[in-house]
Amino acid sequence: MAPRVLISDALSEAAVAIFKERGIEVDFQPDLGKDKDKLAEIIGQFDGLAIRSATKVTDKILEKATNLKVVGRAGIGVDNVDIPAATAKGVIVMNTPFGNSITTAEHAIALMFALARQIPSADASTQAGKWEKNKFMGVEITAKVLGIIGCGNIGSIVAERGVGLKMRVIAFDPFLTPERALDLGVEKVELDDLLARADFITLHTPLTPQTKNILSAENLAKTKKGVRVINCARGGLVDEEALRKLLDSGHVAGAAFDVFITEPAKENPLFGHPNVVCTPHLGASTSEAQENVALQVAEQMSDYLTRGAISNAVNFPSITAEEAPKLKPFIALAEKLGSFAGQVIDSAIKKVTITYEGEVGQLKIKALTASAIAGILRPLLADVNVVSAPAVAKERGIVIDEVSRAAADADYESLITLTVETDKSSHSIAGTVFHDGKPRIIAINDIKIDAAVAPVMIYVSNEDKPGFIGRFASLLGNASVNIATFALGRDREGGSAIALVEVDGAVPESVQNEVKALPGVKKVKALAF
Ligand SMILES: NC(=O)c1ccc[n+]([C@@H]2O[C@H](COP(=O)([O-])OP(=O)(O)OC[C@H]3O[C@@H](n4cnc5c(N)ncnc54)[C@H](O)[C@@H]3O)[C@@H](O)[C@H]2O)c1
Ligand SMILES: O=C(O)CC[C@@H](O)C(=O)O
Repeated sequence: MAPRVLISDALSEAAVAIFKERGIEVDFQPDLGKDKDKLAEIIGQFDGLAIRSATKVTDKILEKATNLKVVGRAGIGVDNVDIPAATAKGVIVMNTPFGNSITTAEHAIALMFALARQIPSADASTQAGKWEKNKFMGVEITAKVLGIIGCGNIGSIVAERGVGLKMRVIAFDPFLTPERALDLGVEKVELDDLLARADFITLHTPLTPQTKNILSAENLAKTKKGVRVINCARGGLVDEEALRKLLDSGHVAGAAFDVFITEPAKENPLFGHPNVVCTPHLGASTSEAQENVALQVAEQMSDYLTRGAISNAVNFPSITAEEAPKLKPFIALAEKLGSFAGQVIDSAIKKVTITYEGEVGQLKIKALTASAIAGILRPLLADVNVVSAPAVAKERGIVIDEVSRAAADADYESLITLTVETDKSSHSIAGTVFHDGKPRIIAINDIKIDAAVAPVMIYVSNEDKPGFIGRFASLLGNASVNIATFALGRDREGGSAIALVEVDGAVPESVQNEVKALPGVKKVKALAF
């Protein structure tokens, strides 16, 4: 029987043609994504689901998706798909990482001009017959400072356009290497510097726990008077209530938003302010971008459904059916080691060395390396996948070194060690897979430890001094954070120590700060796997 694909959002017709050409039955219902009950009712009939942003692929939808093998997102952000739930069900989730980048960057630039010259209000006034020539005094953008938060695919294109418009472009992005910044003609700065200097601030990061509310009330208060803010990335990056207050007080001169905390945005704190320009998540809406992403997603989904080939999957590496069972536990290990490193580093990565010792070195280590790199980059980049991770790393000037050698430690049949060098420091983490098939962390920065990887953990490095463990455990206990497992290690008595603790719930930031303030503590990181 031919595979069946449901298109539940407004994709270009080009996708329908590709699916049909490839022998796939297509049901194209462009408005279905807005009706979650109807979607839940029929999803069980389909092998593939092609979407944009209106369809929310929740765990409830996935529960009903008894035949679903692949979700294809015609676009970049997959935040409308419950990836862990899809992965748990073995559903591949693919995106099209570059197809709408130029279009979205152009929308940000369009919004910047709309703000600088108040074009929407001037248009409405003129068409109402008011001819209010003195009301709409604009600002030039030439020689103004454009502050870019997140200088990845889209941010870089905005940067190039900004430079072309004779603006002074500064960027805050912990992942931007000085070399890449130089290439783009951008000054790499810290966030506070950007806030203090920018005349226009434009956001181009994914929405992650680190970027959520990056323009909080506190950070917005650090901006220059007269700043204009543009958000074409994701709702939730900016505190909308706080921004409204600063617009009302006149501190912020304008805001242009394409994305909102709640979408569809039927009401919003920003609405109704004369210096606010809004569009309904139109960043990717050009015929060129929509054609690109629709063609690409249909090709990728067809390849998977008809030939089993996987590309641009955000939750699975490209491997064949024979290799899969042997590789799977080591893929999980490599990804977890990478994720640990990605969560603890806080400056630009220069080099990653992955050493495979023992039996694991005989496997297809490219897939393992890709998983490790994806794990490192995922806390920082929008939906990087195992296929694109090595290329993304290379494009960012990160050197990847793979070493494969015989087992050096007789205790382990297989050992993977990941060493990440940043422009400020070097971190290493080693792990293995035990007979239960589960990943174990066995060393951090050459200090031996033995810890299973759990969904929520807290990592502490400290001086090995009496009293620390008691104080640390009490702080967690007093905050009602239950400790599930507690692993400790040290290099020598009185030297450097580490703790890797599995906890039963999120560790509030206030508690992390209290731990940081304990005597002898060097680093504290809440980790999510
Ligand atoms: N409005 C739209 O229709 C539309 C269209 C396309 C993409 N988007 C959104 O735009 C965003 C960016 O897309 P992209 O393709 O450029 O992604 P990308 O992964 O190429 O770039 C994201 C950049 O953000 C940086 N970053 C991550 N965490 C950061 C932090 N804490 N502080 C500063 N920088 C940080 C990363 O280092 C990276 O360079 C995504 O959220 C995407 O979904 C919106
Ligand atoms: O599909 C759209 O219109 C929006 C896409 C955009 O948010 C993305 O992340 O690619």
